[in-house]
Amino acid sequence: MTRLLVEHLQKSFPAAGEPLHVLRDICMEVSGGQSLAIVGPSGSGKSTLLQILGTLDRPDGGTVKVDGEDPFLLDQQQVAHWRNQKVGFIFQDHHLLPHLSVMENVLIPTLAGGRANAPLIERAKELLQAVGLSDRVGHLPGMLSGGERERVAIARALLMSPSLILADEPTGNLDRRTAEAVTEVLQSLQRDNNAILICVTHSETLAAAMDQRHELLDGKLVRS
Ligand SMILES: Nc1ncnc2c1ncn2[C@@H]1O[C@H](COP(=O)(O)OP(=O)(O)OP(=O)(O)O)[C@@H](O)[C@H]1O
Repeated sequence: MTRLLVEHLQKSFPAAGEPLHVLRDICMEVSGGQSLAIVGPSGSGKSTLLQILGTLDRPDGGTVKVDGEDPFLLDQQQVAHWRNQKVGFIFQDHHLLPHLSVMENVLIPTLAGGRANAPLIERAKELLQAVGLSDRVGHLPGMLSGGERERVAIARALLMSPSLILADEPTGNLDRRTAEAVTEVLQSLQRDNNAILICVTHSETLAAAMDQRHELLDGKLVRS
C-alpha cells in the first residue's frame, strides 16, 4: 500500500530583511486510501506545502518519501517521470488547455511519454464516464460549466492512476451543491484507486469530508 512520510520539512523564501520561514517543521504520515485536508490562514504556506509534495518546488530541509523513495534525490529527468507516474494535480482554476477537447485534455499526461495507447484512451473514457461527462468528450473547456471543468481536471489527474492526488482548492469556485458533487466524485475515485488524497482548502465542508483535518499554523501541521 502507498505510504507518504514527511519528516521535518522546511521551506523559506527570501524577503526584504529576514527570510520568510513558511514551513518550519512539517511532519505527516498518510497511507493509501486515506484523505487529508490541510486548512489554515491565507499565506500560512498550504500551497507551498502542496507544491513541495508534488515536487514542483524543493524543500530547504527535511524529507518526503513516497513508498520509501525520496523524489528529491532523483535527477531532473527521473523526477519528471516520477511526478508523471505518481502524482495527480488538481488546481482550483483547473489549468485546462482551451483549444483542446475534453478528451484531449484528459490525455495530456500521456504527452510526456508520447504514448496515448489504447488502454489509456480506454481509461480516459472510463474516467470521463465516472465523472459524468461521457457526452462532453468533444467539447472545448469554454463550452463547459465550472463544475464540469473541475471534473475534467479530476479525470485528467487520475489518468495515470497516481498514488498521490494533490488538490489545491478543488471546489473553491463552485456553488455548494456542485462542490459537494465534485467532492463526492473525487473521493470515490480516490478510494477506488486506493490513492492518498490531500486537499488544501478554506472550505469547512470539503475539510469535513476528508478522513483527517490538519491545520497549518506557524509553519507546523496540527491535527485538528
Ligand atoms: N516563490 C515565492 N517567493 C517568495 N515568497 C513566496 C513564494 N511563494 C509563496 N511565497 C510566500 O509564502 C507564503 C505562503 O504562501 P502560500 O501560497 O503557500 O500560502 P497559502 O496558505 O496557500 O495561502 P492562500 O490560502 O491565500 O492560498 C506567502 O506569504 C507568500 O507570499
